[in-house]
Amino acid sequence: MKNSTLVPISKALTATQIIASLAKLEGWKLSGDGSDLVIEKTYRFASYAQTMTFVNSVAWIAQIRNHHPALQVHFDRCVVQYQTHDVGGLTQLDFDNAATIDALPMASPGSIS
Ligand SMILES: C[C@H](O)[C@H](O)[C@H]1CNC2=NC(N)=NC(=O)C2=N1
Repeated sequence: MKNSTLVPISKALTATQIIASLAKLEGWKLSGDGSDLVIEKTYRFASYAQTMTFVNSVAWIAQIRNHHPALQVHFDRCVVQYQTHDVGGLTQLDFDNAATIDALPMASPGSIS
C-alpha cells in the first residue's frame, strides 16, 4: 500500500532544530551543504550477505514510507543519507526514518547472533 497520503509534507527544519534532532540519534552526522545537506550514517557488517539484508530492509521501509534515502552499498558497509528533496532541506521525516532504520535488529552490531 502506498501511504504518501498518510505522511504530511514536512517543512524544512531550522539549524537549531537540526542540531537538537541530531543529538537524539546515535552515529548520524551532517554532510554536504546548502541544498546538498544530508544526514548520514555508515552501518558496518561482517559479510556482504548481512549488508544486503540490511539494504533490502531499508528499501522496504523506504517504499512503505515513500521516503527514500541515498544508499552507498559496499561489501561490508552501507552509507545511508537522508534529505527531503521536495523541500530542498532536512525535515522531521528524515530524522523519523533515521530512527526507524536504527531500530532494525541488524543495524546494531551484536544485537542478534
Ligand atoms: C512524488 C514522491 O512521492 C516524492 O517525490 C517523494 C518520494 N521520496 C522522497 N524521498 C526523499 N528522501 N525525499 C523526498 O522529498 C521524497 N519525495
